[in-house]
Amino acid sequence: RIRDDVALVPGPERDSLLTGNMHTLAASSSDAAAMAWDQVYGGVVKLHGVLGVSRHVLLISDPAALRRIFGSSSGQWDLSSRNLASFRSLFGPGIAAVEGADHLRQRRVVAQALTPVQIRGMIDFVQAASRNMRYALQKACVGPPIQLDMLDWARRVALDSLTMFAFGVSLHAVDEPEKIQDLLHTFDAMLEDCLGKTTRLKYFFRETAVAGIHPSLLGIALADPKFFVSMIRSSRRLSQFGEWVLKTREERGSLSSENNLLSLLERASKEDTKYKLADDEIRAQIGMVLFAGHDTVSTTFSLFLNDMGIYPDIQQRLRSEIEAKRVEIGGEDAIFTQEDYDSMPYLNAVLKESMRLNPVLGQTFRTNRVADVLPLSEPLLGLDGKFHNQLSVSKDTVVVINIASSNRRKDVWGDDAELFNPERWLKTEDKTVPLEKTPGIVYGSILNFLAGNRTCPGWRIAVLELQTFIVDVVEGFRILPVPGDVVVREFHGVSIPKVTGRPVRGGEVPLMLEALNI
Ligand code: HEM
Repeated sequence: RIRDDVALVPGPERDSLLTGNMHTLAASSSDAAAMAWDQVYGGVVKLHGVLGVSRHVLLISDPAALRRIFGSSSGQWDLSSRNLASFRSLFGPGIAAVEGADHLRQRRVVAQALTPVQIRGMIDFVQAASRNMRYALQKACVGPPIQLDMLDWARRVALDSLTMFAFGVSLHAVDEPEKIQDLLHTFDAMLEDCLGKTTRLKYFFRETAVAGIHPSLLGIALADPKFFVSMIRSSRRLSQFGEWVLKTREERGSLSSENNLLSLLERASKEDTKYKLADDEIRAQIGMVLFAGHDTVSTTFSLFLNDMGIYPDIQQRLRSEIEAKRVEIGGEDAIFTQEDYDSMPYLNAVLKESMRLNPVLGQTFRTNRVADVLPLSEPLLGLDGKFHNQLSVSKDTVVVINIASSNRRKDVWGDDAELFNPERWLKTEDKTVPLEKTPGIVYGSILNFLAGNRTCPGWRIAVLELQTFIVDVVEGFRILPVPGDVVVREFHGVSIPKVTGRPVRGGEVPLMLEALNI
């Protein structure tokens, strides 16, 4: 019999017989429950799982354990087969819905289409969308500061940017918002009705349904009809969007020379190598990339702007850096290059700091396909009264990667880990962000893009989009908070920003904007 140490790990009492601690985890705002348990129990916490789905769940921010999970041979720790199956029913057999050799093959093709060289060819699309947002905002901001929902603006610019660099089609979401409402409602339905925050009973039915424990589809439909209907409608709407993209491109013809993600995938797949995608796999990437690359960017961007409203001095210092850069590169009509964005230390410091404290995905799940031993970065005092330097875990252990707490660990970030302090990224000596202590990640030691076999393949283009949108808005507008509005992240698989006490479907980030005379 394989040793299993999970029962020895300390953690909270269960909150409910049906949902253990899992509903509390999903229902708390801004990952508060996960961070509070991490504070009390440390980097590995034993939670009680949903009845019938998993007895225990480990909540982990410990860097050594995470390094092991992310560094294990491909697929040993991965999304559960059930999770993959529900992605498959929503999106088709795209990258986030497959595992093992299929996943490796798809990742290789997708990664080849998103290298720094390929991204260089996509910057024009990103900047065109961003410029358009800036003009439209200038028209909206005549006179004294006016209140705008910057999540809505962020969603529209991110949609225009993504559909152009990924598929070569334009939605005109900034100019004609009414035309994309139903697409935005599809995202809202997927996040609000199918994932994360809901009532305890519905959460129980949903989780047991996804885990395949439920006796019948009729049972789910009766227990949570909204979940059921939204899943079917969303999947249909995403596949319609895919059809529209393919038809629009076909009508335009001459795609071979285009430099967008979809054309690059198609080209790579025509070459007869073992790393090619079948037609249905290419088709499935459309809905998947649309979902993975849209709300993630817009939420991150709108929460960044919210931070600028909270910290006016930081906002002004960032604006001064942008203005100085503009003078350096030739003034009003000059266009920033990727090197220009990358060579602005304060822009990148503030962006990383805002992302560190506002991860759009604060937690994600993993399950192991074979038994494993997780090393720990500090000894854990087990319920057996002994110290443990590692934990043996049997096959099918469920783990929550505690991204929010990983981004705030004092042993990694220092005693001021909870504070918004962009200066930490500017230090050259006595670095507060020692890479060797973190779980091996792509962007400045923060875990927002995750690590390991499912590291976000879009992270480079996401950073470029964020840099571009930020420069345009912070240079052109003064950003002020709306008095009394406190924005939090509600967990729906990914975060939806909402104002405390005002649960608007789809979320909102209200801010005051004033156009600057430049
Ligand atoms: C700030 C923006 C973004 C953040 C924070 C982000 C974060 C993440 C994270 C954490 C994952 C792993 C999820 C998991 O397996 O549990 C992921 C996966 C993924 N992301 Fe992103 N992402 C962002 C933008 C983008 C963009 C712009 C694209 C598309 C160009 C993209 C495409 C993908 C895809 C296709 C996957 C699935 C990868 C796989 O399963 O192997 N993401 N992203």
